Parts: sequence; C-alpha cells; structure tokens
Amino acid sequence: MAKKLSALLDQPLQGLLFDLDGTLVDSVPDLAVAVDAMLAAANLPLAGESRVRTWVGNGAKVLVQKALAFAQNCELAELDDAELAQQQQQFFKYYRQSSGQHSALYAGVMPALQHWHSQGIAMAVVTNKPAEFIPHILKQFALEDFFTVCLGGDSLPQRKPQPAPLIQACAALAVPLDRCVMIGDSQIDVAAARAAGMPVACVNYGYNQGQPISAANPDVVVGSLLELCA
Ligand SMILES: O=C(O)COP(=O)(O)O
Ligand SMILES: [Mg+2]
Repeated sequence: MAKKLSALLDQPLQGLLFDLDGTLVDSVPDLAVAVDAMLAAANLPLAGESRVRTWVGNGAKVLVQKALAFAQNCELAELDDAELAQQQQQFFKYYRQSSGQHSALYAGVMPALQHWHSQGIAMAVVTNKPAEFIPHILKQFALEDFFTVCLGGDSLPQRKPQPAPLIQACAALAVPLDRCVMIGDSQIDVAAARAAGMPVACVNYGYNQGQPISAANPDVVVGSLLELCA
C-alpha cells in the first residue's frame, strides 16, 4: 500500500492539485488523431499514437513543435515561427473535433475524487493543456463538479514546470501551499511541485516522455489514485 497523502504533510491535508493528461484522462488517442490530421493536411508523414504519447506534457506548442520536427526530420530550433503558429492553429482545429472521441478516464479516478470530495478536500486541475479544452473533457467524464479551479497551460504567462500555476491554484482554492499535494504523471509535474515547495505523488500509467516516473523521484508512485486514499 502506498504512503497516504497525509503522510507527506506536517499539517492536515486541505487541497489537491491534479494534472489532467496522463493522470485523470488518457487523452493521447485524441491528441494523436489531431496531430496526424495536421501532418496529413501539410502532406507530411504521420506520427502515430505511440510517438505522440512521448511528446505530451509540455503543452500544445511543444507537441506541435515535436511533431513537425519529427515529420520534417529537423531540430526543434530549425522550425519556422510563422509555420509553427499556423500549424498550431491547424492542430487546435482538429483537436476541437477529436477531443473526447477516444479519450478515457483512468481506473480509480472517479472513486478517488469522490472520496476526497466527500472529505471536503479542495481540488484544482493544473494542466499544460490549453484552457479552452478543459471544460469539455471534465464534463464528458462527469468530473466538472469536483474542481473549483482549473488552470491551463495558457492561463498564466508561466506554465509547469514553473511553480506559478500551482501557487495560483492554491491561492484560488484558499489553501496554504503547505497543506496541498500535487498529483501528476510526469517529471514536469514533479519539477513544478518541487519549485512550489509542495509534495508530489505520481501515477505510473501516464506519459512522462517515455521514461519511468520513478526516475523523476516523486514522493510516492502509485498505480491508481485509489492507493492514495486514506
Ligand atoms: O497538454 C499537455 O502537454 C500536458 O497536459 P498535462 O499537464 O495535463 O499533462
Ligand atoms: Mg500529464
């Protein structure tokens, strides 16, 4: 049995911050459809789901950059800014169509959120996904009532691994940082939590750029959010 969340704090737990992609929802199937539709429209080779899985975590711009660099067989730095901006709009267009079609809620997420909700724990989503895509996904999986605060990768000037969105989410939840735990799937979540001075629990089923999450040294690793429930 994994360490309980309360064991990570000196004070009683009051708040939880959740990563979205790879932690609550397996969204890669729909992201991959949109990436490949963007590449197909530009007559470029398709990436496929298994590659896209290793590119998610740093937000849409980095995902599009990695896809274009792969398809054009070049370095990220060689990409043209104007083309990148245009392809990102294409990607958004296709993701608006594909989002939610083949995404799935991970096992254990619903009962774990219900548990913490019933305990009165304040909960927020802090994702690098662009904010416009968050409400639809939460609604599709009936998660929207659990979260009083949702921040996307473009909600603030800084995104994870910077601590700003975590600090902002705690402030919006009115929960002190030292009573809050970040729950994510990638080294980006671990780095953001460390920078905010917050403990971090990670799931082992997410994306983490193809690396085992244990390499990022989170405070606890679990195979299901249910393992974190007291
Ligand atoms: O959209 C991404 O790149 C990652 O989103 P996440 O922060 O919810 O994992
Ligand atoms: Mg994630």
